[in-house]
Amino acid sequence: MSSLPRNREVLVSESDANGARAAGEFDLIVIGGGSGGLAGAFRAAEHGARVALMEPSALGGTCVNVGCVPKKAMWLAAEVGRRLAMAGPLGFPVQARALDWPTFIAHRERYIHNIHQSYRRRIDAAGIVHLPRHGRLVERMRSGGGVVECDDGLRLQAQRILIATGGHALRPDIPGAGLGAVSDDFFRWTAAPERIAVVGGGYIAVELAGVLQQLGSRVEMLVRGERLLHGFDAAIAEQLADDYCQAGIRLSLGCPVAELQRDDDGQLRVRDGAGTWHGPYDQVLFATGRGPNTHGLGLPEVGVETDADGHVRVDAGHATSAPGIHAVGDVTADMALTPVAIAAARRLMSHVFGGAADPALDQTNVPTVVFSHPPVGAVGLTEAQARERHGDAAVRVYTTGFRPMLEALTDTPQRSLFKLVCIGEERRVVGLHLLGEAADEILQGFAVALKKGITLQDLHDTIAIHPTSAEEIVLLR
Ligand SMILES: Cc1cc2nc3c(=O)[nH]c(=O)nc-3n(C[C@H](O)[C@H](O)[C@H](O)COP(=O)(O)OP(=O)(O)OC[C@H]3O[C@@H](n4cnc5c(N)ncnc54)[C@H](O)[C@@H]3O)c2cc1C
Ligand SMILES: NC(=O)c1ccc[n+]([C@@H]2O[C@H](COP(=O)([O-])OP(=O)(O)OC[C@H]3O[C@@H](n4cnc5c(N)ncnc54)[C@H](O)[C@@H]3O)[C@@H](O)[C@H]2O)c1
Repeated sequence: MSSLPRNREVLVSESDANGARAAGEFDLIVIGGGSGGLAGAFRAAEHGARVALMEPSALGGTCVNVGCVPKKAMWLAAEVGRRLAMAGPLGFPVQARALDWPTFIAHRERYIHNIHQSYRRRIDAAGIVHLPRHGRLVERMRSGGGVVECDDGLRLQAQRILIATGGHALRPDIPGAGLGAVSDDFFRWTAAPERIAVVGGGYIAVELAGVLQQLGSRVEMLVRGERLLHGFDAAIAEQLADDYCQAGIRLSLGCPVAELQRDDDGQLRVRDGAGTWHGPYDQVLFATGRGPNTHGLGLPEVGVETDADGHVRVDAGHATSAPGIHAVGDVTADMALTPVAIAAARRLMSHVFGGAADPALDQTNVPTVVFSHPPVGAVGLTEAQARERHGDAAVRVYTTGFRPMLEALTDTPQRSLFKLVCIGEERRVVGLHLLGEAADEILQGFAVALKKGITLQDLHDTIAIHPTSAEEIVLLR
């Protein structure tokens, strides 16, 4: 793309990488080549749309480069380490050693490189024009859509624009916050810090604290609230907190951070809201939420409204307040999950360019997994949500706690906790909450069943697969 003309108020020159598309308007401009943007671009191109995609950084966005993919790779490494430690007691003549990060990182980065290459091939095959540039909305067109300007002055126009610029990590507004790291930095580390404080109690804090602890760091979690994983079932979060403490993580709940300082010897300390100093640490990692990437996008100029948190406001069909301008993914207030961004983008593009009837995405009963050690899986209502929505009398809860076979064989204390939430006389399943070995893989199939409205009797009518952890769900009573 280096042959693109600079500072021209044109669309794309004949010399662009997909020359067949010549100069002229596009049908769709996608701003952001992450999970949502790429899915939207591919689906629109499948329907014959002429698509331009602006992405100045690595293709795949957060998920592929500094999110799901490298995180899952680290989680898998930590799980292999856990199993190595179990192999000795089982009789294998192996000794668990510390992970050699550079070797592992080479594998992780090769995996990511292959994803980039696959995206490049697919972009070329689909005839999508990829511009490695930042985009900014500069003009709205009366017919819908508008004009997008690249950071080098190049202007493109289309009747449809998809904003898919994702989000970024937020740091608390406290003195010394700049001394701490965020998840993007974590993926650049080449060794485990010896002592680390992880600030936060949500997805990223729980996942990265777990990985680091398994890989040999001494981890302290400084959690502002009174529990981990707000929004997940309380019993599961409590059991996970116990597991983390048992594994050696120091958990400080009800501990808001007020200040960070670096000592003369280079070590970091954290002052909490009550004035107590914690540390010293080699690293402090903030996992304190994410905010949308809307800065400098030109949203006010073209009449795209945002909410109080800065997310692009969209309706159920992902239309913004400006005709022909749409948004999906983390830049909106949708659940910040890759499959949600992808599903929203595909559905929208099938509607806009493929004639599909309804662009609205059903965002109820979205299954989700936290890659903790052991993992947490959840779909549907928590017990508290079910009681609030349906009343105590209607709610029945079925719970089982057990030690998976491998843990029992190796005398490892880690237990599993599975919880089913049902409502009404027919015991319709409205929530499933799993903590334990393989919860991440078990959940998907049960999420389909829950979405289809199954009852407890349907579970009982299904023959169990023995011996597995999953069978515990169909045997719950
Ligand atoms: C550490 C971490 C772990 C995660 N793990 C999981 C997980 O296991 N499972 C899961 O489902 N989700 C996970 N997520 C969330 C998931 O990564 C996001 O929900 C998903 O990436 C959102 O996709 P998106 O397309 O909205 O944005 P992104 O993937 O962030 O893509 C946005 C893209 O837009 C580009 N961009 C920004 N501004 C501009 C501009 N002006 N012009 C052009 N391009 C621009 C950016 O460079 C970026 O590439 C994780 C997130 C993090 C941070
Ligand atoms: N496995 C997955 O699917 C996965 C993994 C990682 C991230 N994600 C997505 O990314 C999103 C962002 O993750 P996250 O962990 O950053 O956000 P989060 O909303 O899950 O958790 C943020 C945490 O930071 C705390 N916090 C916020 N401000 C604070 C402050 N000033 N001081 C101290 N604590 C503060 C909150 O109380 C909360 O515990 C998630 O909501 C999720 O949608 C998904």
